[in-house]
Amino acid sequence: MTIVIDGKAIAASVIEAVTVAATSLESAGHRKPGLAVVIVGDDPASHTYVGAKSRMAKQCGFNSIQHTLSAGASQDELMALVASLNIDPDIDGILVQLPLPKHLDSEPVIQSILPEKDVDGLHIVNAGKLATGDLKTGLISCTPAGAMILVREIYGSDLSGLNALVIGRSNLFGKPMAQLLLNANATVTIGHSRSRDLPALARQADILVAAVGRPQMVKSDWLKPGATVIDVGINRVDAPEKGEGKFKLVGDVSFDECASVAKAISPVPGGVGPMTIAMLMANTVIAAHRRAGVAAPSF
Ligand SMILES: NC(=O)C1=CN([C@@H]2O[C@H](COP(=O)(O)OP(=O)(O)OC[C@H]3O[C@@H](n4cnc5c(N)ncnc54)[C@H](OP(=O)(O)O)[C@@H]3O)[C@@H](O)[C@H]2O)C=CC1
Ligand SMILES: Nc1nc(=O)c2c([nH]1)NC[C@@H]1CN(c3ccc(C(=O)N[C@@H](CCC(=O)O)C(=O)O)cc3)C=[N+]21
Repeated sequence: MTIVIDGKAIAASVIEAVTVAATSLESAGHRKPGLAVVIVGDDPASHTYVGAKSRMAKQCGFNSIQHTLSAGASQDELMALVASLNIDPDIDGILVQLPLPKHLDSEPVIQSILPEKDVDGLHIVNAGKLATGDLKTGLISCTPAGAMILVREIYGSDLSGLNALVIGRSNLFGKPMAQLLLNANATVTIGHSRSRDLPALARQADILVAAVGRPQMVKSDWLKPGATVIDVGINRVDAPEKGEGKFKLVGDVSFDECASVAKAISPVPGGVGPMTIAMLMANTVIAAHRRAGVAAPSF
């Protein structure tokens, strides 16, 4: 029987632990963890995610603040907002929703966030700590951290002897995911658009992680029988069967055909997505503990 990894349930248990940690911090006389989410422009999908993040932050007992800048906001305006959040004593975590509108450069914005408030784990200090094997004092990018918890459900925390393929090499996901797998002793390959024969690389993989942004790209004949498949892709595709103009979410993996070959597979929706939001809350409560000088929980 194939295991369908229930990201929603696992995320709920992370959220429960985060809520307990936030409550105990507050009852020890510290203020609530504070999360600021910054969004620029009016992309509907981004607003949906940001809304979900703000709601979840409130549910965890955080002080949750959303800053919405207009689509025409300037680089200086955005940098000034981040600078004010950096010195705001009520804010432990800052997340700038990506992608930004085309006229804005995300890199200087991300690098201007204080590393200890960078709950997305994208600052070079946090990326560098992960790359050098320090998983304890920095903040780790939410989606790979969440995907790793799903892998742990299947294999535990030691991946010695297992081959892993990560398809995608972004700073937001592919690179940090590869670092986490490597740190857990997997033998890691990173595939991307210039890789020669991805299906052949995939057939070697005990753990296959797909983060490309191409609907249902990974087919069942790519899989090593018994592999664990983590589908990170979030693709909106038309779903005329649901009515005119309707869409549905699919991953980067052809779920139905792969489910019959894999040992375990994470679905979309209900897999990695809910874990991303849960790990954002986890990073925020960790950052709040560190700022308060209290030993931080781990997840
Ligand atoms: N569930 C969640 O919480 C999250 C989901 N996502 C989803 O994950 C996916 C990837 O996100 P992200 O990493 O930000 O995306 P990017 O667009 O930054 O990166 C995509 C990667 O896929 C590679 N790629 C593109 N086309 C191919 C191809 N035909 N064959 C092999 N590799 C290819 C690119 O290669 P190259 O570098 O050569 O261009 C690149 O490395 C998206 O669907 C996104 O929506 C992202 C973040 C969070
Ligand atoms: N700075 C930054 N950090 C991010 O982490 C970040 C970002 N920008 N920009 C966009 C991507 C995408 N992302 C998702 C988060 C949750 C779901 C999620 O909860 N998905 C649900 C479905 C939600 C729905 O139905 O629309 C699921 O997969 O079950 C998906 C995608 C975070 N991202």
